[in-house]
Amino acid sequence: MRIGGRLAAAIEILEDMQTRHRPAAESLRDWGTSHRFAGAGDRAAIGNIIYDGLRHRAMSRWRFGAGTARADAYGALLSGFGLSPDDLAGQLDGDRFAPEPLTEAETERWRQTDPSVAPPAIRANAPDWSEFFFLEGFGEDWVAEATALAARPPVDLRVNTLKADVEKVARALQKDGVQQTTIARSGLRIAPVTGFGRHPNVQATPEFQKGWFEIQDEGSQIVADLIFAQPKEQVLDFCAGGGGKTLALAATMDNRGQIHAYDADRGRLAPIVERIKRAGVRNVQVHSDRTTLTPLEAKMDRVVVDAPCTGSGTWRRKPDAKWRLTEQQLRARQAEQSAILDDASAYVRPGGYLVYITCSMFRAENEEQIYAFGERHDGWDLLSAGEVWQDLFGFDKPSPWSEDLNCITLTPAATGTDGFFFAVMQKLG
Ligand SMILES: C[S@@+](CC[C@H](N)C(=O)[O-])C[C@H]1O[C@@H](n2cnc3c(N)ncnc32)[C@H](O)[C@@H]1O
Repeated sequence: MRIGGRLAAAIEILEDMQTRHRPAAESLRDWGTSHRFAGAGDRAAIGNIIYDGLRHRAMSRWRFGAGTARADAYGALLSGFGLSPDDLAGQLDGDRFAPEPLTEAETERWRQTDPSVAPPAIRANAPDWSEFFFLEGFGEDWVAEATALAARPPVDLRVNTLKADVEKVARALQKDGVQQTTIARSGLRIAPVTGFGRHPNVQATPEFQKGWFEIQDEGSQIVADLIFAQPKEQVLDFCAGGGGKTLALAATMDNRGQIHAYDADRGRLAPIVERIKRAGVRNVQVHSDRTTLTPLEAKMDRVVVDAPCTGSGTWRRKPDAKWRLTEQQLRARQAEQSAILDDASAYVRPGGYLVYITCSMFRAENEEQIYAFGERHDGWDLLSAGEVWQDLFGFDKPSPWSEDLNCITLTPAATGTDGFFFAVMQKLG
């Protein structure tokens, strides 16, 4: 397919998403099923237009003065791919599969609008309602922080130190352009692609099949490291999901001690069994029934709450989620988070630790949850995650946001990772 056919397909899929309120991956998959002639390269290229269209949606729609899929898709090629209107017109010329070309009025409007004078939420490519929540955490830096969430993400790998080391995996994947991550100690990174580029499918490699590495954002690797779980400890991963943090913890604990992996949703927990096997993990016990946790009450050295959240820290990877999210959903997540923190705290032994993690960049889901927990419960000390950071990663690496060295927030702009929040409290006793 040439660029015109790819652009037309992207517009069709973006329209489907808009009218049927569907996630990008679902609309893209259905389009692939009904257009079997399109190869993997074409589907990836169409995906790039769609995802860039969603990343830059607010600015594209503002510049074209139209809330349409066409504005999103053309905006992707002009902002995300960096083509000029003339370049683009030249590439579409004579392509019978191309959509209607930009009119003179559209091209003129695009040229005349100055992105630097757009309202803050437009420059940030963020929903209007989110401005208040970003401002609470980042003050006048909020536009820069939200703008970094509209960039293309890298692919990060966590080397599974139970089976391999960084050098070994880096050698095996040399042709895929892996580089050591800046902060995470066992991480490798494949840089974001440009234009119609496609990341290599590293999950199809024999090294992945052998369990030498996992796909895991560098921020997720860092927070798993900050949990500071020690060999021989008893750890409860209370929101284990598919086990991303669980597997990282097993590696830092060197397969010793015991990790109890629980999630309220059996479906989300299901893949963990296969992943544990592939990674050579031997110290994880999976719990899909909360009642089996009763004997663990007040016994755990560490309890990890990787809480359900808005996921605003992952908007680089899931830009459709950014436009689906509402303030009401954020409020619903907050209620769940405080209930889960209360429930999970019951498993911490006196002197043990309660760790709270989100992949949100909103203070309302982060510091505010920690301070509210402190108001509801006596006998807990908020510890300095910033000091643990300095011990683990030193002083010469990019630093996370922190008001007082206690709670810390990683962000694409500050640490080059997805957005993650991390805090740890100790139960007195
Ligand atoms: C951010 S995800 C966890 C991701 C996972 N820890 C990882 O690293 O891959 C949050 C998880 O919390 C789970 N969850 C939601 N409500 C819960 C509850 N009341 N108790 C335990 N888990 C819950 C969800 O099913 C979801 O899998």
